[in-house]
Amino acid sequence: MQKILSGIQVKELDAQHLKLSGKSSLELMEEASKAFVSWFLEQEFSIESPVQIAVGGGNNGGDGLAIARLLTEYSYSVFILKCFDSADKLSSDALFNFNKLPDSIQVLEFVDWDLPENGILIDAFLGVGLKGDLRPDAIKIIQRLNEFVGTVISVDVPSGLASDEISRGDIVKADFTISFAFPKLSLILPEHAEFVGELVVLKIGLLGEAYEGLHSSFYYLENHDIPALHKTFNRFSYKGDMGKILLVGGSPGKMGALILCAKSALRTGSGLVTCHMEDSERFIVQTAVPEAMASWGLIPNPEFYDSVGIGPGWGTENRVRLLKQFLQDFKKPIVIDADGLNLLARNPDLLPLVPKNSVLTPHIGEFTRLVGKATNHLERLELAKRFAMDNELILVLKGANTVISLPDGRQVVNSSGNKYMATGGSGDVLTGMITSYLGMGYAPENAALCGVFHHGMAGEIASKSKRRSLIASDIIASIPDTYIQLDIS
Ligand SMILES: NC(=O)C1=CN([C@@H]2O[C@H](COP(=O)(O)OP(=O)(O)OC[C@H]3O[C@@H](n4cnc5c(N)ncnc54)[C@H](O)[C@@H]3O)[C@@H](O)[C@H]2O)[C@H](O)CC1
Ligand SMILES: [K+]
Repeated sequence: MQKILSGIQVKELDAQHLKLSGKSSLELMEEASKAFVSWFLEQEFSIESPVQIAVGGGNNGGDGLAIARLLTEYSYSVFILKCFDSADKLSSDALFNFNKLPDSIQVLEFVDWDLPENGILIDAFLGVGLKGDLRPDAIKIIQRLNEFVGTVISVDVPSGLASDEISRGDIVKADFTISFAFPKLSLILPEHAEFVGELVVLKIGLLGEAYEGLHSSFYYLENHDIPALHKTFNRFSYKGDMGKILLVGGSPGKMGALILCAKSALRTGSGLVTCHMEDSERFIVQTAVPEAMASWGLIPNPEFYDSVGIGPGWGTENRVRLLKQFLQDFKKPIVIDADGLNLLARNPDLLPLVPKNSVLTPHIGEFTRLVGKATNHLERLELAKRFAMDNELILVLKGANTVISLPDGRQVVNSSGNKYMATGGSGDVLTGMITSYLGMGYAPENAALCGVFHHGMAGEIASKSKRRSLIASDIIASIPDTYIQLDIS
């Protein structure tokens, strides 16, 4: 998996890459700019819309100048907003691209820019080279850029955003942020969502070896990482091989959570799914999910099952004894979600009973109750890391970029998913998927990574035809497509 480095490490990374590849930093800038332009062309922005590029004095500006040249080759009408004092103040790579600008491109002093009503603004003013607080002239430029009402696309990071910490000052509000190689940590923090807009991370041909020796405990989970995480099954596999799983949840009026969980586990590939619920509700489950079995009354001997998922829609009324009994009887890793997490939060003495490497899947509210308050998401991620390491558990902190904290201290940022998935039942679907992979014999870490990635990818696929109409059942219906698209048997 791709390491997520800090902005400061980018310079070392480039230097290592250049040494290993013999390439020049200019070539790297050209590759970054070409990657940006091919993304830009895929968006099919109208040729009629004027493209203005705010260009700063560093290599972020250099990217902008190279992008300007490349876009004119695709007959876009481009002009430069000069956000630097004079050409002799440009970084050497930026100066090179400044001199290479075709004459057809007009360079406008920023002060002479009369804000057009529409079109596209490419923000190549400041990148990861931002140091300290913004200078006053830069604040004015950013404030002016934020008056623009057309489409704003930031190169690498929205100008004014620090690459690895919470920023409060003036920051460009982008519709898209096109970042290179990996998402700088500040791009995945909810506090910055209004500035980052839709995050796109582009590969720019940086050699993997260039990352050697550059420490980070953050990793980025992308589609090319997934096939290697999956188990393969041969033609002699029978339904038992695909795991016998038990899902404990549901309560009068909240049976949907258990049903979504069961359907999701079946679609993920489980062979034998048993739902455990109050006997009064068993008809609902048996009707809704004929492929699943139902059990009620005493919890069946958990040792009979390969994995257990507990909590969706369970409620918390007189469940503590049941949960405690359960944690004492079942020694294999389990998945605990929703009310299972709320019960743990209220009864911390149960936490040590949770089998090692179990997977907990809180959203931020459940996390706060279980682990504690944080003043911001960076702090929350630190708490999550400590919690996972101290309790030897896998903590899936759900959000726009779900982060999986592992017992060894690594934290994995998921790249799949989108805003449409924030809908009731989406979490129940994830619980079913992770429990299913655990039941198939996946290592708990791989069960969590595959569950989170496929869940997000299924949501993306379903969103193409649903957008804000997306409901949790659509995510389940798209699970098969994730296997096809990733070519997982
Ligand atoms: N490996 C990669 O990811 C590549 C990234 N590229 C691009 O390079 C920039 C980083 O370029 P750098 O020259 O280091 O700095 P910036 O252009 O981001 O900023 C320097 C620029 O900003 C001014 N500045 C700095 N601090 C402040 C401040 N507090 N207030 C006002 N102005 C400030 C400074 O004066 C300079 O003018 C990265 O983001 C990518 O876009 C490479 O092109 C390819 C490889
Ligand atoms: K920028």
